[in-house]
Amino acid sequence: MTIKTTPIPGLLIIEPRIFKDNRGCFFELFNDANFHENGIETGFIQDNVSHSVKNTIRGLHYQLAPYGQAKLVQVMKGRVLDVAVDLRENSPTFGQHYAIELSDENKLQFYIPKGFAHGFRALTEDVVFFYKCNAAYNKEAERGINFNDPDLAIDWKIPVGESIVSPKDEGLPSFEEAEKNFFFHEG
Ligand SMILES: Cc1cn([C@H]2C[C@H](O)[C@@H](COP(=O)(O)OP(=O)(O)O[C@H]3O[C@@H](C)C(=O)[C@@H](O)[C@H]3O)O2)c(=O)[nH]c1=O
Repeated sequence: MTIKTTPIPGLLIIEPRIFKDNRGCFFELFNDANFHENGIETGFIQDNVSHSVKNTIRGLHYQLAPYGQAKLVQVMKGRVLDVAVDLRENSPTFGQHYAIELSDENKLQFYIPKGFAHGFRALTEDVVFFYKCNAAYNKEAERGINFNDPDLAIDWKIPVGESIVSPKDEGLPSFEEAEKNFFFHEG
């Protein structure tokens, strides 16, 4: 696999090595040793899958410390615009976000450490999204930031009215409002 850095420290793009032949292709979805060799924290303990209709936006989600989750995210079917927002208060890129297109064609994986909010938009119908987390889901610790917060200025590449969003996500606070509680975030 190839690891590429992004302008936000800790956010990584993982490109698996694809073996193609006349049957199709093969690639390793996750190989713990390769991550450890590159000094990337893993310890994944939960795998999640979501299916989304086109233009669904899920996010922006995170869990409070000590329940923060590093995530390794990828698309098994379709295409998404995936976004991570830096919530690490001591980070030089605090409040900034990075967006990347993930698809079943480019097979890219996005590594999101603890201390980030995460979300994505389904760019195609019936997106199957798969991700690993290194801490369990904790309902009491789950928090979020409104995907449409003008301060974050995330370009979801769709008029807001055309997105499909859960009532929970519609009601999420702005970055500024959520920031009042960021003190419990690990870097
Ligand atoms: C995330 C999660 C949800 N659930 C339940 C709670 C709820 O009843 C139902 C749907 O949950 P949500 O609406 O929060 O699902 P969803 O909006 O897909 O939440 C996910 O969004 C992406 C962007 C992330 O980064 C993930 O960490 C996670 O927060 O599934 C679990 O049982 N385990 C889990 O790990």
